[in-house]
Amino acid sequence: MEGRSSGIERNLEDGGSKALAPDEISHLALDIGGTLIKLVYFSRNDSWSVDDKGAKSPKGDSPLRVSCSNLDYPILYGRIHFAKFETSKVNECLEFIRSKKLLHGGRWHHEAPVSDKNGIKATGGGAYKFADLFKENLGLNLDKEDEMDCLVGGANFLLKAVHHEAFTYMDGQKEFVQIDHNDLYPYLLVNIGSGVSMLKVDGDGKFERVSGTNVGGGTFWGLGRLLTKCKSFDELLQLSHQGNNRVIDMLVGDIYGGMDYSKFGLASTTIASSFGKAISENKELEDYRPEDVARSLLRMISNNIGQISYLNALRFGLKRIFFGGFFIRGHAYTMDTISVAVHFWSKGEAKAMFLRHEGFLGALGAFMSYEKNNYDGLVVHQLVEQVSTSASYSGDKIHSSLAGDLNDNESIGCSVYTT
Ligand SMILES: Nc1ncnc2c1ncn2[C@@H]1O[C@H](COP(=O)(O)OP(=O)(O)OP(=O)(O)O)[C@@H](O)[C@H]1O
Ligand SMILES: CC(C)(CO)[C@@H](O)C(=O)NCCC(=O)O
Repeated sequence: MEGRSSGIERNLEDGGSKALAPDEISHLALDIGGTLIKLVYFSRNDSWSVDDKGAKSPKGDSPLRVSCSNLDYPILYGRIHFAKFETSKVNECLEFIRSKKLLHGGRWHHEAPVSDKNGIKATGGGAYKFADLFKENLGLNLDKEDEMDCLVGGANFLLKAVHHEAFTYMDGQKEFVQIDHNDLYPYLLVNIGSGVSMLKVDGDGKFERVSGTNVGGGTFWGLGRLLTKCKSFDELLQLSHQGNNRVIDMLVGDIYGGMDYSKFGLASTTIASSFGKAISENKELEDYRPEDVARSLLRMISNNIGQISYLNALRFGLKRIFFGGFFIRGHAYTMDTISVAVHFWSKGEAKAMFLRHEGFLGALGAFMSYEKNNYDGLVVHQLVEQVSTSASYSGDKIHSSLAGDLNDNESIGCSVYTT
Protein backbone atom coordinates (compact mmCIF):
# COMPACT_ATOMS: atom_id res chain seq x y z
CA MET A 1 0.00 0.00 0.00
CA GLU A 2 2.67 2.42 -1.08
CA GLY A 3 1.83 6.01 -0.37
CA ARG A 4 -1.30 5.04 1.50
CA SER A 5 0.35 3.25 4.33
CA SER A 6 0.80 6.54 6.07
CA GLY A 7 -1.79 9.07 7.04
CA ILE A 8 -4.17 10.05 4.34
CA GLU A 9 -5.65 13.50 4.56
CA ARG A 10 -8.35 15.08 2.52
CA ASN A 11 -8.37 18.53 1.02
CA LEU A 12 -5.58 20.35 2.68
CA GLU A 13 -6.61 23.94 2.31
CA ASP A 14 -3.17 25.14 3.23
CA GLY A 15 -1.60 23.25 0.37
CA GLY A 16 -0.85 20.18 2.38
CA SER A 17 2.32 19.81 4.34
CA LYS A 18 2.37 23.18 6.05
CA ALA A 19 1.00 22.99 9.58
CA LEU A 20 -1.76 25.47 10.30
CA ALA A 21 -1.18 28.01 13.04
CA PRO A 22 -2.02 26.29 16.31
CA ASP A 23 -4.97 28.51 17.17
CA GLU A 24 -6.64 27.75 13.85
CA ILE A 25 -7.12 24.04 14.58
CA SER A 26 -9.42 22.54 17.14
CA HIS A 27 -11.74 19.75 18.18
CA LEU A 28 -9.56 16.88 17.13
CA ALA A 29 -11.44 13.59 17.48
CA LEU A 30 -10.35 10.00 16.90
CA ASP A 31 -11.99 6.68 16.20
CA ILE A 32 -9.42 3.98 16.82
CA GLY A 33 -10.75 0.74 15.37
CA GLY A 34 -9.40 -2.77 14.98
CA THR A 35 -7.98 -2.01 11.53
CA LEU A 36 -8.06 1.74 10.93
CA ILE A 37 -7.72 4.94 12.91
CA LYS A 38 -10.00 7.72 11.71
CA LEU A 39 -9.21 11.30 12.60
CA VAL A 40 -11.41 14.38 12.26
CA TYR A 41 -10.64 17.98 13.15
CA PHE A 42 -11.83 21.50 12.53
CA SER A 43 -9.60 24.14 11.03
CA ARG A 44 -10.66 27.72 11.29
CA ASN A 45 -10.28 29.74 8.15
CA ASP A 46 -10.89 33.44 7.89
CA SER A 47 -10.18 33.62 4.19
CA TRP A 48 -13.87 33.31 3.44
CA SER A 49 -17.09 33.68 5.28
CA VAL A 50 -20.65 32.88 4.41
CA ASP A 51 -23.85 34.40 5.70
CA ASP A 52 -27.01 32.52 6.66
CA LYS A 53 -28.20 32.49 3.08
CA GLY A 54 -24.98 30.89 1.90
CA ALA A 55 -23.54 34.07 0.34
CA LYS A 56 -19.77 34.41 0.65
CA SER A 57 -18.31 37.59 2.08
CA PRO A 58 -14.72 38.95 1.93
CA LYS A 59 -11.88 37.85 4.09
CA GLY A 60 -11.92 39.01 7.68
CA ASP A 61 -13.50 38.26 11.01
CA SER A 62 -17.13 37.40 10.71
CA PRO A 63 -19.56 39.97 11.99
CA LEU A 64 -22.21 37.26 12.29
CA ARG A 65 -23.27 35.95 15.65
CA VAL A 66 -25.72 33.29 16.70
CA SER A 67 -28.02 33.39 19.72
CA CYS A 68 -28.37 30.28 21.82
CA SER A 69 -29.88 29.97 25.31
CA ASN A 70 -29.95 33.76 25.65
CA LEU A 71 -26.24 33.96 24.89
CA ASP A 72 -24.61 35.37 21.82
CA TYR A 73 -21.74 33.51 20.11
CA PRO A 74 -19.59 34.57 17.15
CA ILE A 75 -19.78 32.33 14.12
CA LEU A 76 -16.50 30.88 12.91
CA TYR A 77 -15.76 29.58 9.44
CA GLY A 78 -13.59 26.73 8.43
CA ARG A 79 -13.44 23.12 7.36
CA ILE A 80 -13.89 19.72 8.93
CA HIS A 81 -10.95 17.56 7.83
CA PHE A 82 -10.73 13.79 7.59
CA ALA A 83 -7.73 11.48 7.75
CA LYS A 84 -7.14 7.79 8.27
CA PHE A 85 -4.26 5.53 9.30
CA GLU A 86 -3.72 1.85 9.80
CA THR A 87 -4.11 0.95 13.45
CA SER A 88 -1.04 -1.28 13.20
CA LYS A 89 0.87 1.89 12.30
CA VAL A 90 -0.46 3.99 15.15
CA ASN A 91 2.88 5.78 15.31
CA GLU A 92 2.11 7.42 11.97
CA CYS A 93 -1.04 8.84 13.50
CA LEU A 94 0.94 10.18 16.45
CA GLU A 95 3.44 11.72 14.05
CA PHE A 96 0.66 13.29 11.98
CA ILE A 97 -0.86 14.89 15.07
CA ARG A 98 2.56 16.10 16.18
CA SER A 99 3.71 17.40 12.80
CA LYS A 100 0.47 19.21 12.03
CA LYS A 101 0.39 20.55 15.57
CA LEU A 102 -3.17 19.36 15.96
CA LEU A 103 -3.09 19.03 19.70
CA HIS A 104 -2.14 22.57 20.56
CA GLY A 105 -5.01 24.04 18.67
CA GLY A 106 -8.29 24.74 19.99
CA ARG A 107 -9.65 26.36 22.95
CA TRP A 108 -10.85 29.61 21.53
CA HIS A 109 -13.04 31.11 24.16
CA HIS A 110 -12.81 29.41 27.47
CA GLU A 111 -10.11 27.98 29.58
CA ALA A 112 -10.80 24.28 29.91
CA PRO A 113 -10.74 22.80 33.40
CA VAL A 114 -7.26 21.65 34.35
CA SER A 115 -8.33 17.98 34.34
CA ASP A 116 -9.36 18.27 30.71
CA LYS A 117 -6.28 20.08 29.42
CA ASN A 118 -4.82 18.21 26.47
CA GLY A 119 -7.83 15.96 26.31
CA ILE A 120 -9.41 14.94 23.03
CA LYS A 121 -12.50 12.94 22.24
CA ALA A 122 -11.75 9.38 21.20
CA THR A 123 -13.87 6.35 20.47
CA GLY A 124 -13.41 2.74 19.30
CA GLY A 125 -11.59 0.00 21.16
CA GLY A 126 -8.26 1.72 20.60
CA ALA A 127 -9.32 4.60 22.81
CA TYR A 128 -8.79 2.10 25.64
CA LYS A 129 -5.98 0.07 24.13
CA PHE A 130 -3.80 3.03 23.19
CA ALA A 131 -4.68 5.46 25.98
CA ASP A 132 -1.23 5.11 27.57
CA LEU A 133 0.57 5.42 24.24
CA PHE A 134 -1.13 8.75 23.46
CA LYS A 135 -0.43 9.96 26.96
CA GLU A 136 3.24 8.97 26.88
CA ASN A 137 3.93 10.22 23.35
CA LEU A 138 1.82 13.33 23.06
CA GLY A 139 0.79 14.01 26.64
CA LEU A 140 -2.74 13.60 25.38
CA ASN A 141 -5.64 12.26 27.44
CA LEU A 142 -8.17 10.32 25.42
CA ASP A 143 -11.61 11.32 26.59
CA LYS A 144 -13.53 8.13 25.78
CA GLU A 145 -16.90 8.16 24.07
CA ASP A 146 -18.88 4.99 23.45
CA GLU A 147 -18.34 3.64 19.95
CA MET A 148 -22.00 2.83 19.22
CA ASP A 149 -23.13 6.25 20.49
CA CYS A 150 -20.59 7.79 18.16
CA LEU A 151 -21.61 5.71 15.14
CA VAL A 152 -25.21 6.76 15.57
CA GLY A 153 -24.29 10.38 16.31
CA GLY A 154 -22.13 10.51 13.19
CA ALA A 155 -24.74 8.86 10.97
CA ASN A 156 -27.55 11.13 12.17
CA PHE A 157 -25.37 14.18 11.73
CA LEU A 158 -24.38 13.25 8.18
CA LEU A 159 -27.89 12.28 7.15
CA LYS A 160 -29.34 15.52 8.42
CA ALA A 161 -26.60 17.97 7.63
CA VAL A 162 -24.76 16.88 4.51
CA HIS A 163 -26.44 17.34 1.20
CA HIS A 164 -26.20 14.23 -0.99
CA GLU A 165 -24.79 12.09 1.79
CA ALA A 166 -26.88 8.96 1.20
CA PHE A 167 -27.29 7.14 -2.07
CA THR A 168 -28.50 3.87 -3.53
CA TYR A 169 -26.36 1.81 -5.85
CA MET A 170 -27.84 -0.76 -8.19
CA ASP A 171 -26.74 -2.03 -11.62
CA GLY A 172 -23.99 0.55 -11.79
CA GLN A 173 -26.42 3.40 -11.12
CA LYS A 174 -25.83 5.73 -8.22
CA GLU A 175 -28.82 7.74 -7.05
CA PHE A 176 -28.74 10.26 -4.24
CA VAL A 177 -31.49 9.94 -1.68
CA GLN A 178 -33.37 12.97 -0.45
CA ILE A 179 -33.53 12.66 3.31
CA ASP A 180 -36.74 13.84 4.91
CA HIS A 181 -35.70 15.00 8.38
CA ASN A 182 -39.18 14.34 9.68
CA ASP A 183 -39.22 10.81 8.35
CA LEU A 184 -35.72 9.53 8.98
CA TYR A 185 -36.40 7.10 11.83
CA PRO A 186 -36.43 4.23 12.37
CA TYR A 187 -33.65 2.84 10.25
CA LEU A 188 -31.08 0.07 10.43
CA LEU A 189 -27.46 1.18 10.54
CA VAL A 190 -24.98 -1.47 9.45
CA ASN A 191 -21.40 -0.52 10.15
CA ILE A 192 -18.97 -2.77 8.31
CA GLY A 193 -15.59 -2.30 9.92
CA SER A 194 -13.29 -5.12 10.96
CA GLY A 195 -16.42 -6.70 12.40
CA VAL A 196 -20.00 -5.67 11.70
CA SER A 197 -22.43 -3.93 14.04
CA MET A 198 -26.14 -3.56 13.30
CA LEU A 199 -28.09 -0.89 15.09
CA LYS A 200 -31.76 -0.03 15.06
CA VAL A 201 -31.83 3.75 15.21
CA ASP A 202 -34.95 5.47 16.52
CA GLY A 203 -33.73 9.01 17.02
CA ASP A 204 -30.86 11.16 18.25
CA GLY A 205 -29.11 9.03 20.86
CA LYS A 206 -31.96 6.52 20.70
CA PHE A 207 -30.80 3.19 19.40
CA GLU A 208 -30.26 -0.48 20.13
CA ARG A 209 -27.42 -2.71 18.89
CA VAL A 210 -29.60 -5.48 17.54
CA SER A 211 -27.01 -7.70 15.94
CA GLY A 212 -23.51 -8.08 14.60
CA THR A 213 -21.32 -10.50 12.75
CA ASN A 214 -17.68 -11.40 12.99
CA VAL A 215 -17.58 -11.96 9.24
CA GLY A 216 -16.74 -8.44 8.15
CA GLY A 217 -14.10 -6.22 6.60
CA GLY A 218 -11.33 -7.77 8.68
CA THR A 219 -12.35 -11.19 7.37
CA PHE A 220 -12.17 -9.99 3.77
CA TRP A 221 -8.82 -8.34 4.23
CA GLY A 222 -7.35 -11.09 6.43
CA LEU A 223 -8.48 -14.07 4.36
CA GLY A 224 -7.83 -12.19 1.14
CA ARG A 225 -4.27 -11.44 2.18
CA LEU A 226 -3.59 -15.07 3.00
CA LEU A 227 -5.19 -16.39 -0.17
CA THR A 228 -3.86 -13.88 -2.70
CA LYS A 229 -0.63 -12.62 -1.10
CA CYS A 230 -1.81 -9.06 -1.70
CA LYS A 231 0.21 -6.47 0.12
CA SER A 232 -2.55 -3.93 0.67
CA PHE A 233 -6.30 -3.68 0.97
CA ASP A 234 -6.44 -1.48 -2.11
CA GLU A 235 -4.54 -4.05 -4.12
CA LEU A 236 -7.00 -6.73 -3.03
CA LEU A 237 -9.94 -4.53 -3.99
CA GLN A 238 -8.30 -3.74 -7.31
CA LEU A 239 -7.74 -7.45 -7.98
CA SER A 240 -11.39 -8.21 -7.30
CA HIS A 241 -12.29 -5.78 -10.12
CA GLN A 242 -10.64 -8.05 -12.63
CA GLY A 243 -11.79 -11.38 -11.29
CA ASN A 244 -14.55 -13.81 -12.20
CA ASN A 245 -16.17 -15.47 -9.20
CA ARG A 246 -17.80 -18.16 -11.31
CA VAL A 247 -14.49 -19.91 -11.63
CA ILE A 248 -14.56 -20.75 -7.92
CA ASP A 249 -18.16 -20.36 -6.79
CA MET A 250 -20.56 -23.21 -7.38
CA LEU A 251 -23.62 -21.83 -9.12
CA VAL A 252 -27.17 -23.19 -9.14
CA GLY A 253 -26.60 -23.94 -12.83
CA ASP A 254 -23.53 -26.04 -11.99
CA ILE A 255 -25.74 -28.24 -9.85
CA TYR A 256 -28.82 -28.20 -12.08
CA GLY A 257 -27.08 -28.89 -15.38
CA GLY A 258 -27.29 -25.30 -16.54
CA MET A 259 -30.94 -24.85 -15.56
CA ASP A 260 -32.62 -22.44 -13.15
CA TYR A 261 -34.25 -23.82 -10.04
CA SER A 262 -37.18 -21.62 -10.90
CA LYS A 263 -39.70 -23.12 -8.50
CA PHE A 264 -37.88 -21.26 -5.72
CA GLY A 265 -36.69 -18.27 -7.68
CA LEU A 266 -33.11 -19.45 -8.01
CA ALA A 267 -31.58 -18.50 -11.35
CA SER A 268 -28.87 -20.70 -12.80
CA THR A 269 -26.42 -17.83 -12.20
CA THR A 270 -27.21 -17.58 -8.48
CA ILE A 271 -24.33 -18.65 -6.27
CA ALA A 272 -25.34 -21.92 -4.66
CA SER A 273 -22.11 -22.28 -2.70
CA SER A 274 -19.35 -19.71 -2.37
CA PHE A 275 -15.97 -21.31 -3.13
CA GLY A 276 -17.92 -24.55 -3.81
CA LYS A 277 -16.06 -25.39 -7.01
CA ALA A 278 -12.77 -25.52 -5.16
CA ILE A 279 -13.79 -28.85 -3.57
CA SER A 280 -14.74 -30.67 -6.73
CA GLU A 281 -11.73 -29.88 -8.82
CA ASN A 282 -8.35 -31.32 -8.43
CA LYS A 283 -6.75 -27.96 -7.99
CA GLU A 284 -4.57 -26.22 -5.46
CA LEU A 285 -4.73 -22.56 -4.49
CA GLU A 286 -1.93 -21.78 -6.96
CA ASP A 287 -4.11 -23.04 -9.80
CA TYR A 288 -6.62 -20.26 -9.23
CA ARG A 289 -6.07 -16.70 -10.33
CA PRO A 290 -5.82 -14.36 -7.32
CA GLU A 291 -8.29 -12.06 -9.14
CA ASP A 292 -10.96 -14.76 -9.08
CA VAL A 293 -10.29 -15.63 -5.45
CA ALA A 294 -10.55 -11.95 -4.46
CA ARG A 295 -13.81 -11.60 -6.38
CA SER A 296 -15.39 -14.69 -4.80
CA LEU A 297 -14.35 -13.61 -1.35
CA LEU A 298 -15.70 -10.09 -1.75
CA ARG A 299 -18.94 -11.47 -3.12
CA MET A 300 -19.29 -14.00 -0.31
CA ILE A 301 -18.76 -11.50 2.46
CA SER A 302 -20.86 -8.71 0.92
CA ASN A 303 -23.68 -11.15 0.22
CA ASN A 304 -23.62 -12.51 3.73
CA ILE A 305 -23.70 -9.06 5.30
CA GLY A 306 -26.51 -8.02 2.96
CA GLN A 307 -28.51 -11.06 3.96
CA ILE A 308 -28.01 -10.68 7.72
CA SER A 309 -28.88 -7.00 7.39
CA TYR A 310 -32.09 -7.85 5.61
CA LEU A 311 -33.01 -10.40 8.29
CA ASN A 312 -32.51 -7.79 10.99
CA ALA A 313 -34.50 -5.21 9.06
CA LEU A 314 -37.26 -7.81 8.76
CA ARG A 315 -37.09 -8.51 12.50
CA PHE A 316 -37.98 -4.93 13.27
CA GLY A 317 -40.01 -4.02 10.22
CA LEU A 318 -37.40 -1.56 8.94
CA LYS A 319 -37.41 -0.54 5.31
CA ARG A 320 -34.27 1.55 5.20
CA ILE A 321 -30.81 0.17 5.76
CA PHE A 322 -27.81 2.52 5.77
CA PHE A 323 -24.41 0.92 5.34
CA GLY A 324 -21.25 2.52 6.68
CA GLY A 325 -17.73 1.45 7.63
CA PHE A 326 -14.54 1.42 5.62
CA PHE A 327 -15.08 -2.05 4.16
CA ILE A 328 -17.29 -0.48 1.52
CA ARG A 329 -14.83 2.12 0.26
CA GLY A 330 -17.35 3.36 -2.30
CA HIS A 331 -16.56 0.18 -4.22
CA ALA A 332 -19.08 -0.56 -6.96
CA TYR A 333 -19.04 -4.34 -6.77
CA THR A 334 -19.34 -4.37 -2.98
CA MET A 335 -22.29 -1.97 -3.02
CA ASP A 336 -23.94 -3.76 -5.89
CA THR A 337 -23.68 -7.12 -4.14
CA ILE A 338 -25.08 -5.76 -0.88
CA SER A 339 -27.91 -3.98 -2.73
CA VAL A 340 -28.82 -7.05 -4.73
CA ALA A 341 -28.82 -9.21 -1.59
CA VAL A 342 -31.12 -6.79 0.25
CA HIS A 343 -33.35 -6.42 -2.79
CA PHE A 344 -33.48 -10.16 -3.48
CA TRP A 345 -34.25 -11.26 0.06
CA SER A 346 -36.72 -8.48 0.80
CA LYS A 347 -38.39 -8.90 -2.59
CA GLY A 348 -37.79 -5.23 -3.18
CA GLU A 349 -39.35 -4.13 0.14
CA ALA A 350 -36.17 -2.89 1.81
CA LYS A 351 -33.64 -0.46 0.42
CA ALA A 352 -29.88 -0.52 0.89
CA MET A 353 -28.31 2.94 1.07
CA PHE A 354 -24.70 3.97 1.37
CA LEU A 355 -23.02 6.98 2.92
CA ARG A 356 -20.38 9.11 1.26
CA HIS A 357 -18.47 9.51 4.51
CA GLU A 358 -18.96 5.81 5.25
CA GLY A 359 -15.84 5.23 7.31
CA PHE A 360 -16.01 8.36 9.44
CA LEU A 361 -19.27 7.84 11.31
CA GLY A 362 -17.59 7.06 14.62
CA ALA A 363 -14.98 9.80 14.33
CA LEU A 364 -17.64 12.35 13.41
CA GLY A 365 -19.76 11.17 16.32
CA ALA A 366 -16.79 11.73 18.65
CA PHE A 367 -16.21 15.13 17.03
CA MET A 368 -19.87 16.08 17.54
CA SER A 369 -19.70 14.96 21.16
CA TYR A 370 -17.69 18.09 22.01
CA GLU A 371 -21.07 19.76 21.70
CA LYS A 372 -22.32 17.82 24.71
CA ASN A 373 -19.80 19.44 27.01
CA ASN A 374 -20.81 22.51 28.88
CA TYR A 375 -17.50 24.12 28.02
CA ASP A 376 -15.70 24.43 24.75
CA GLY A 377 -18.50 22.68 22.90
CA LEU A 378 -18.51 22.97 19.15
CA VAL A 379 -21.83 23.33 17.39
CA VAL A 380 -21.90 22.95 13.66
CA HIS A 381 -24.02 25.87 12.59
CA GLN A 382 -24.07 25.27 8.88
CA LEU A 383 -22.36 23.02 6.39
CA VAL A 384 -21.58 25.18 3.47
CA GLU A 385 -19.92 23.44 0.65
CA GLN A 386 -18.31 20.22 -0.42
CA VAL A 387 -14.93 20.64 -1.99
CA SER A 388 -12.88 17.84 -3.44
CA THR A 389 -9.23 17.98 -4.18
CA SER A 390 -6.90 15.12 -4.81
CA ALA A 391 -4.43 15.34 -2.01
CA SER A 392 -3.31 12.77 0.47
CA TYR A 393 -0.76 12.97 3.22
CA SER A 394 2.17 10.69 3.78
CA GLY A 395 4.86 11.86 6.14
CA ASP A 396 5.38 15.36 4.86
CA LYS A 397 4.58 14.58 1.24
CA ILE A 398 1.38 14.99 -0.67
CA HIS A 399 0.20 12.18 -2.92
CA SER A 400 -2.72 12.07 -5.24
CA SER A 401 -5.43 9.79 -3.99
CA LEU A 402 -7.14 6.83 -5.62
CA ALA A 403 -9.66 7.88 -8.20
CA GLY A 404 -13.24 7.32 -7.16
CA ASP A 405 -12.46 7.06 -3.48
CA LEU A 406 -14.70 9.79 -2.18
CA ASN A 407 -13.38 9.69 1.33
CA ASP A 408 -9.82 10.27 0.37
CA ASN A 409 -10.03 13.79 -0.89
CA GLU A 410 -12.55 15.73 1.05
CA SER A 411 -13.14 18.16 3.76
CA ILE A 412 -16.42 19.80 4.51
CA GLY A 413 -16.69 23.56 4.60
CA CYS A 414 -18.76 24.72 7.54
CA SER A 415 -19.58 27.46 9.96
CA VAL A 416 -19.57 26.68 13.65
CA TYR A 417 -19.85 28.38 16.99
CA THR A 418 -18.37 27.30 20.27
CA THR A 419 -20.31 27.46 23.49
N1 LIG B 1 -6.48 1.18 3.63
C1 LIG B 1 -7.07 0.16 4.26
N2 LIG B 1 -6.33 -0.70 5.00
C2 LIG B 1 -6.91 -1.71 5.63
N3 LIG B 1 -8.23 -1.99 5.58
C3 LIG B 1 -9.01 -1.18 4.87
C4 LIG B 1 -8.47 -0.06 4.17
N4 LIG B 1 -9.46 0.57 3.56
C5 LIG B 1 -10.58 -0.10 3.84
N5 LIG B 1 -10.33 -1.18 4.61
C6 LIG B 1 -11.38 -2.10 5.07
O1 LIG B 1 -12.04 -1.45 6.10
C7 LIG B 1 -12.08 -2.26 7.28
C8 LIG B 1 -11.97 -1.40 8.50
O2 LIG B 1 -13.08 -0.53 8.50
P1 LIG B 1 -13.33 0.50 9.67
O3 LIG B 1 -12.20 1.45 9.78
O4 LIG B 1 -14.68 1.07 9.47
O5 LIG B 1 -13.36 -0.48 10.93
P2 LIG B 1 -12.52 -0.47 12.28
O6 LIG B 1 -12.98 0.70 13.08
O7 LIG B 1 -11.08 -0.58 12.02
O8 LIG B 1 -13.04 -1.84 12.91
P3 LIG B 1 -13.91 -2.11 14.22
O9 LIG B 1 -14.98 -1.05 14.25
O10 LIG B 1 -14.48 -3.46 14.01
O11 LIG B 1 -12.97 -1.98 15.35
C9 LIG B 1 -10.95 -3.25 7.10
O12 LIG B 1 -11.19 -4.44 7.81
C10 LIG B 1 -10.91 -3.45 5.60
O13 LIG B 1 -11.87 -4.39 5.22
C1 LIG C 1 -16.30 -5.46 18.44
C2 LIG C 1 -16.63 -4.27 17.55
C3 LIG C 1 -17.86 -3.56 18.11
C4 LIG C 1 -15.42 -3.32 17.63
O1 LIG C 1 -15.61 -2.20 16.83
C5 LIG C 1 -16.85 -4.68 16.07
O2 LIG C 1 -15.70 -5.24 15.55
C6 LIG C 1 -18.03 -5.64 15.90
O3 LIG C 1 -19.15 -5.23 15.90
N1 LIG C 1 -17.77 -6.96 15.70
C7 LIG C 1 -18.78 -7.97 15.52
C8 LIG C 1 -19.02 -8.69 16.81
C9 LIG C 1 -20.29 -9.51 16.77
O4 LIG C 1 -21.37 -8.97 17.06
O5 LIG C 1 -20.22 -10.68 16.44
